Amino acid sequence: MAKSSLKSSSNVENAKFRVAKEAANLVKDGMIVGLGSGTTANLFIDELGRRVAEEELSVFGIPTSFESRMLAIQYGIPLVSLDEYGEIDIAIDGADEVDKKSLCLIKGGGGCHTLEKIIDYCAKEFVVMVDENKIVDSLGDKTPVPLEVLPIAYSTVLNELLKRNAAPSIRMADRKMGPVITDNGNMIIDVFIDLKNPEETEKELNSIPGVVENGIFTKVDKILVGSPKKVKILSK
Ligand SMILES: O=C[C@H](O)[C@H](O)[C@H](O)COP(=O)(O)O
Repeated sequence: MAKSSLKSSSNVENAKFRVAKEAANLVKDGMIVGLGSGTTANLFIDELGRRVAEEELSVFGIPTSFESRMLAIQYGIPLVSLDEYGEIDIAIDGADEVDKKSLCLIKGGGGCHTLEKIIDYCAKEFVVMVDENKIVDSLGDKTPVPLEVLPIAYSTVLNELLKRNAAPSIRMADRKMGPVITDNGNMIIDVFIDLKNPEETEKELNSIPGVVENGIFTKVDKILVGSPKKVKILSK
């Protein structure tokens, strides 16, 4: 790896670490906390676990993926389910892209967006952590929107997307033959689609039969943007 890319990847790691630490400090004693998924959320769960162990912080977590559940167990964060606690105090999660103006997001780079949206949207406060490289001028130009799709419907969903002038592709697995299968047993279709009106497209994509959930997130309360030296807060 060239020297400059080594430096920039360590800057990104520093920014993620800083933002995850700041997010963990938003959690107060007694809170029910939605635990996001992804590499930034993993750092947050790690830091929250440290606070639980060292500061005797008393919280209950609700994980958004198999991975966040495993990490929370490893770090000693007690877990509860949505059945027991339908009201979450705060949900803290990462994102793949953040639109500078609307603060809408694309999530689901790790295929976890369905459970994330259920949990993030029902929290009293939904906080997102990103490093500054994820802030974009035009949402969805570089990152496709992931759709979680029932396996039986993948071909009809592909056809519906093509009718909408979108560019869909099935997400294929790296170390397994065939498609990526989500924690819920479904497939992922990644689609480049016009995102001039993210709220409308979020609803429109979910109206296609067989689509379980899409990775456009339009209801966000606060975004913590990390750079190696500081954290900036964006809110509507
Ligand atoms: O499915 C994955 C999630 O939506 C992640 O929150 C998102 O992909 C960001 O992950 P990372 O913090 O690893 O960039």
